[in-house]
Amino acid sequence: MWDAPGIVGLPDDREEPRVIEFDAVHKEYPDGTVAVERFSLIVPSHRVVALVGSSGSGKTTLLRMVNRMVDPSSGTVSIDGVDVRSMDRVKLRRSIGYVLQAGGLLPHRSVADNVATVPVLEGRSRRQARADALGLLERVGLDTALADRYPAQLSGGQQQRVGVARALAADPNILLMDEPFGAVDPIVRDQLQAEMRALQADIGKTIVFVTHDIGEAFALGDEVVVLRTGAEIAQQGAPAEILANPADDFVASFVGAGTAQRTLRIRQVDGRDVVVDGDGRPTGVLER
Ligand SMILES: Nc1ncnc2c1ncn2[C@@H]1O[C@H](COP(=O)(O)OP(=O)(O)OP(=O)(O)O)[C@@H](O)[C@H]1O
Repeated sequence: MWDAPGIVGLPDDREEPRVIEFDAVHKEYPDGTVAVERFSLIVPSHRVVALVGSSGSGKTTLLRMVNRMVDPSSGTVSIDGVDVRSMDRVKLRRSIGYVLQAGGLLPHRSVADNVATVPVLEGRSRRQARADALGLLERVGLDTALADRYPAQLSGGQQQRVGVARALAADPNILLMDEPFGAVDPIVRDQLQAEMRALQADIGKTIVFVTHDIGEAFALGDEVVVLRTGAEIAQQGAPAEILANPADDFVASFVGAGTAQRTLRIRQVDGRDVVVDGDGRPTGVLER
């Protein structure tokens, strides 16, 4: 839906590709901190790109440039070739899903209302928005009996699911996810990652996923971008490429954070190939 020339939201056409392009973006905050130095990247349509790097490497700054919560000091971010700075900020934000670590939920609104907020702002009737919200809650694995609770009455994992449902409510083509599973325990985190993969196989959004956990980046990213300070790209590629061929010592040490789990060997036990980790602990059996 294109409005006045120059000030536009994203066209409302689900078939459109959704390519995000960062072109030589640079961000210096008013206090002089240079968070991002001349960063360029193309995020292909319908793919998950995971930005991974240690704290302060500029991941959140990059993500927020896409929905204009942060404007670059120089360079451009564009969606399907249109500079986001020519788009209306509010419309742009409503047309892009955003999931945050703490869920980013409104504490004084029920779960259903949290999910339905943007569709109602966009003109959907309350009744329809609530019905859609219940459908979305089911889709992200939540019991709809929780719909009338408040966020504080949910577990961390449940809150994250609501956050994902809320981000999907306006049916955006682009999802920005900032450490969405960072605050939950490792078991729930694995579950959420598996569910996210299944959901993405179905919905095929263009997703930029920020994490400091290389395991999570490998689990979810079609492509992984390893960042150093200043959002300098240390390596970019498919998870298997990065695992097999770390570009340098920095990437190798990042990837090797869980070396014992990553360096697997095969040991013959009773005629079967048992896979053992770097410490010799069995982790599975190889199927032939
Ligand atoms: N509003 C701000 N004003 C000044 N400096 C900022 C601001 N926001 C972020 N920074 C700085 O910019 C750098 C990059 O921050 P950013 O939040 O993008 O990194 P990050 O990789 O997402 O970190 P984390 O994983 O800790 O969230 C950091 O040095 C940070 O302190």
